[in-house]
Formats: sequence, C-alpha cells, structure tokens
Amino acid sequence: MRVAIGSDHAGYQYKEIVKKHLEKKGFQVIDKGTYSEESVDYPIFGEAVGKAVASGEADRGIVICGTGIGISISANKIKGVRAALCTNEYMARMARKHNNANVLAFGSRVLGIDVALGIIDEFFRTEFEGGRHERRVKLISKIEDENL
Ligand SMILES: O=C(CO)[C@H](O)[C@H](O)COP(=O)(O)O
Repeated sequence: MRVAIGSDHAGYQYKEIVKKHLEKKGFQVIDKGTYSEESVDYPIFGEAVGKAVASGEADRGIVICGTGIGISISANKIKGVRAALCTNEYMARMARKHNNANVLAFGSRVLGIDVALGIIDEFFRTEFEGGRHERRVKLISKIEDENL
C-alpha cells in the first residue's frame, strides 16, 4: 500500500515518527512535506496529500497539523477525498467501516504519539463495510459533483 503523508510545522515531528512506523510495517510512504519545523501553512500540505490520493498516486493519506482540523478541512476540498479527523481508535475504525475514509487526520498537539500510532494501525487494518454505507458514501460524491 502507498501512503501519502503531509504535515505542517506542528505535525512535522509526528510525521517523521509515523513514516518510520509505516515503513517498518511494509508500507510505501510518499512524503509530501513539510520537511522541517520552520513555520508553514497547513493548506499546502493538506492539498498535496489530497491530490496524491485523488489522483491514484497514493492509496491512502495521512495529514497532521496541531489540531488536525485545518489540514483535514484542506484535504477535504479535493474531490474524491474523505478525510477523517480521529482522536481515538473507535473513530478510526468507524471512519473506515462506515465512511470509507481515504485520508486519516489527527492533531499532534491533541494526541500523544502512542495514541496516534494506535489510531493509524486501526485505520489501516479496517475495511469498508459497504452495504447501506455504500449508498451514503455515493451521496457524498454526488454532493461533490453537484457543487463544483
Ligand atoms: O492546527 C493547526 C491548524 O488547524 C495548525 O497546526 C496551527 O494553527 C499552527 O499554529 P502556529 O502557527 O501557532 O504554530
């Protein structure tokens, strides 16, 4: 699986740890930046990860900023992206099972790194359930198509 990852300066240190964690598990990581703790603007990296997932360059994405809010909002502006801001493993599981989320977002200033890694593992081990949820996810796509 190819995973695009991006963060702003607040998420940079977590991004580096997450990269190593994913590589150890055999994932191919595509790092969309940022590449230091110098202050940057999170929408740039949310967009970059969102585009990587929407274009098929990556299968999934992870975005990290201080709260996870701004960068998830940014990623969700890209058509085809369903970015889920998660603060616990239950949310990560349901984001996959019910929402078929293709981007995981979290906040480095909100979660400890061990909690974040647990959320990531849950996100990648859980499959979309389909069924009634397929219909609802299609309705999300319809909203995108009708509001370009
Ligand atoms: O969480 C964020 C966006 O939702 C950003 O990481 C946060 O706003 C950055 O703040 P600062 O420039 O004060 O480090």
